Amino acid sequence: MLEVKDLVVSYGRVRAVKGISFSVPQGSVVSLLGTNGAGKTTTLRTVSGLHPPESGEIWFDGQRIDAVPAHKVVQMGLAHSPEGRRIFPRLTVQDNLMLGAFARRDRGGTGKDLQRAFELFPILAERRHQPAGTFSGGEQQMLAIGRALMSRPRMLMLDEPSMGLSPLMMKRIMSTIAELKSEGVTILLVEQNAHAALTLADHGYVLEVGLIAFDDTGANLLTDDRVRRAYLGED
Ligand SMILES: Nc1ncnc2c1ncn2[C@@H]1O[C@H](COP(=O)(O)OP(=O)(O)OP(=O)(O)O)[C@@H](O)[C@H]1O
Repeated sequence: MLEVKDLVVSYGRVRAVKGISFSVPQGSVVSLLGTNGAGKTTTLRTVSGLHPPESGEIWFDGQRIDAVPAHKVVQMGLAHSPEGRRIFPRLTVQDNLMLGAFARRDRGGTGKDLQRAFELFPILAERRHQPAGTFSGGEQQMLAIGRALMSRPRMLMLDEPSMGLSPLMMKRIMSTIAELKSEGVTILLVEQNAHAALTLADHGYVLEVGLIAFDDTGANLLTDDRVRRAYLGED
């Protein structure tokens, strides 16, 4: 569903992504792992159309999207729940969710999806009229994921969904990801919690300073010595 070929991304003279290739098959969960600064967020932002690539190709569902603006990418069915949540603090929870639906063509389905976001995360329903800025970090994370789902994506990219979450919240987010997968949503997951990310992933790629160092199935990476030492804190 997503195919990235020889992607190079720079910020001025700093080359953050140095020629990576990976693919995300339809209906799968693929995880990108990597230490801080490896280029994970840059990769997601570039795929979303938020940052232009220097070179390389990005294909989504058979169409080349590396020069497509971000709002069109959402319209095509590829949504992004960004790192650091980036909700609108002064707007209500419900208005934040509705903003996620801005690019939809089938406005009629919006009410149904709002209900679905409320079912996935009941706290969003309870506090729908409250300013989103009053939410805790974990609650804002749920709101960011709920908002991305409001565009009714066929593919969802999640950047560090567990950041700052309690273990319980973390479990909830991970089971939501599994639930979305079972509904047929394709998922690209960037996650520091390697254990959770690899348990869910059909396939994982390990990024090191802008390059893919190695990749394998989630199950194989969980028992890979390099991953165990560097990402799971095991000897
Ligand atoms: N706006 C920017 N301007 C300049 N350099 C940037 C910018 N954003 C990121 N970088 C640099 O690009 C590299 C990759 O950063 P990126 O945020 O993609 O990494 P990451 O793997 O997501 O890291 P983390 O896990 O810490 O979020 C880093 O060296 C970072 O300092």
